[in-house]
Amino acid sequence: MKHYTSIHDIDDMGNWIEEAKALKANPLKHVELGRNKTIGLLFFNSSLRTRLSTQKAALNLGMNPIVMNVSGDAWGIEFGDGTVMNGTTAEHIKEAAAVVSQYCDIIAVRAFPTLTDKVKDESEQVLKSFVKYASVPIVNMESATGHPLQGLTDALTISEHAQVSKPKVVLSWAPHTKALPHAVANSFVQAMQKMDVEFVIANPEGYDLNPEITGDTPIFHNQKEAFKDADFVYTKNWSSYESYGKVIKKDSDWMITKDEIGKAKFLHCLPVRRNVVVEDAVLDSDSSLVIQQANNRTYAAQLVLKKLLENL
Ligand SMILES: NCCC[C@H](NC(=O)CCC(=O)O)C(=O)O
Ligand SMILES: NC(=O)OP(=O)(O)O
Repeated sequence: MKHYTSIHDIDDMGNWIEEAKALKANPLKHVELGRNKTIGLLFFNSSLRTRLSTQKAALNLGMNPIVMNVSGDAWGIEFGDGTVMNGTTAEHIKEAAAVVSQYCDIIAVRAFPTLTDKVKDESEQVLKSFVKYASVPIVNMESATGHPLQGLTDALTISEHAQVSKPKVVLSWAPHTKALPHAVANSFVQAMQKMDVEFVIANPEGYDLNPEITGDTPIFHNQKEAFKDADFVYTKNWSSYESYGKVIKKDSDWMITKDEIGKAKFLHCLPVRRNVVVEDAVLDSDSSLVIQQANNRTYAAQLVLKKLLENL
C-alpha cells in the first residue's frame, strides 16, 4: 500500500481487524520499525482524537511525529493550477508538498469540505494535491468525502463487541445545529460493506447519502423501523447531500434516546453534542462504546502506519 486515502485501500478487512487486535494486545512490538522516521501531521481543521491518537500510534512504532496547524500557522497555500498568485495565497502546493516531503517520511493531512461547492469537494483537491506533489506516502486524517482512519476504527470496535456472528448495525442520522460533512458517514458505510454484518442506514427524507457510496445498502426513512433488533447504533449528523450542504431538518425527534436504542450498543466518532445528537442517558450508560471506540483510533492508525513503513 502506497497511500491510505480511503477505505478502498483496505484489501482484506478481516485480516486488517485481526492485525489491529494484535497491535492492541502488544502496542510496542514494532517499536523499532519506525525508528528515525518522521511523520508530519498537517491540520487544516480542528481535531482532538485524530491529532493525539495518530501521534500516539507513531510513537508506538518508534517514529518522530511533527504537527502543524496549517490554516493558522503556515503561509496560505494555493491549489489552483496556473493561478496568478496576487491574492491571499503565498505559496503553491507544488512547493509546499515537495518541501514537507524533505522533512517527513509520511505525511498525514486533514482537510474538511467547503459544503458549498459539491464539485470541488468531490474532487478532493487538497488530499489529491498532496498525493500528486509529495514524494512520500499520504494518510487521510479526514478529507472532504472520507475519514478512513475512523472507518477502520469503527470496524475494529464492532468486531470486538459483537455478541453474534452477523450483528445488525444501523447508521442513524441525528440532528445538529450546524451543517456537517459526509466524510465519517461515507467511510462508515464503506467499512460496513466490507464486513459480515446486517447493515442498514436510517435518515430523514432529503438526507440520503451519495447513492454511489450507499449502493445496495437499505435506507430507512423511519428510525424506529430501522432500529428493530439492532445490535449497534452508529450515530452521526450530516448535512443534505442532495441539497448540498444544507440543513433541512433540525427536529429533535431523530435524537438518539435510551428508549429508542433498547439493548443496542451506541457508537459515535466524537465530538458529540449532548442532548442534541444523543441524550445523556445513552452516553452515560453501559450502552455507550464511544470511549473504547476513541481508544481504538490509536490501533487503527498504528496498523496503517505500520503497513506504510513496511512498504517504504
Ligand atoms: N472528526 C470527527 C468529526 C468532525 C466533524 N464534526 C464537527 O465538525 C462537529 C463540530 C461541532 O459540533 O461543532 C464532522 O462531522 O466531520
Ligand atoms: N473522531 C475524530 O476524528 O475526532 P477529532 O475530529 O477530534 O480528530
